[in-house]
Amino acid sequence: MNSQELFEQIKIKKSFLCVGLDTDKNKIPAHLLDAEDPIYEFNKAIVDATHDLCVAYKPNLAFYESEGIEGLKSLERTVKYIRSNYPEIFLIADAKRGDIGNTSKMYAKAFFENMDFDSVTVAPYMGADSVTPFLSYENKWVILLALTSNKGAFDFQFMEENGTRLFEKVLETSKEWGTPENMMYVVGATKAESLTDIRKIIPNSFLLVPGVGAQGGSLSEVAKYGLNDTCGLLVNSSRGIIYAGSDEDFALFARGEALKVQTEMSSLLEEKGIA
Ligand SMILES: O=C(O)c1cc(=O)[nH]c(=O)n1[C@@H]1O[C@H](COP(=O)(O)O)[C@@H](O)[C@H]1O
Repeated sequence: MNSQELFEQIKIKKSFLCVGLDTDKNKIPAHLLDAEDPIYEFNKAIVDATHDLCVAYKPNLAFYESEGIEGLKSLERTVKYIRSNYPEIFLIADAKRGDIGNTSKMYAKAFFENMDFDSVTVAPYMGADSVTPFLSYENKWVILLALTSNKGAFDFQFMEENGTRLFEKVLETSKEWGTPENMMYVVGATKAESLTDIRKIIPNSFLLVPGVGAQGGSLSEVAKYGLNDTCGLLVNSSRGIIYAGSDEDFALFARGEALKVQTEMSSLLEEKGIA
């Protein structure tokens, strides 16, 4: 999916919501545990209940890898289900990968060929040759960690050299590796005050913004400082949506939470004259 198609979906659905499928077997409703593949059944119900309210889904690989081979099979089933039933959805593999070029090439194969994701999150610590192997795929995206939502962001990401903070250096350097058509960036919703400075460096790039909902980030603050003329944001919420309910009607509760976020997004887009 290219940025124009993604923007079309945002306008059609009046939403820039990404639902995180961080599916933890210890948190899913008990009645699902008897199913052959509880994680897949949970994901399928969440997707069926929210697909018209969001433009993207973001399974975090940790929740699938922690279940071993069976977890990866659940992930594969989930991706196949979304691809065949909701082909307009943008799929993010939240894997935070990055290694020497020869290895990153295999990570790219795993997520772009084996499992047909649109994008994969990548950590920039190992530099250009750990990222560029992902950029050789047509219509596939790197989503590079830049300013993260966690408290640990303050350990390194704000370190300054000649007035430039490290996260700014990552943006300035990495934007030369690709284009706004194949590189997005992660900016945490809890760092919304930095979005003005970030937009000065990457005005046209899409940002994946986690940290709304369970982490307490503000959607309105993110929109105020981060929206651009083609929206430019995919705001993620995982736990706040998928675990809104805990009984047989969990999917209904998830839909309710997703609708709340989408309704706010619709008015933010309208206020900005975008959709
Ligand atoms: O790469 C990410 O998606 C990510 C980056 C970041 O800075 N902060 C962050 O929370 N995430 C992920 O976004 C999701 C947030 O989950 P919730 O806090 O439940 O909405 C998790 O899968 C995190 O791993």
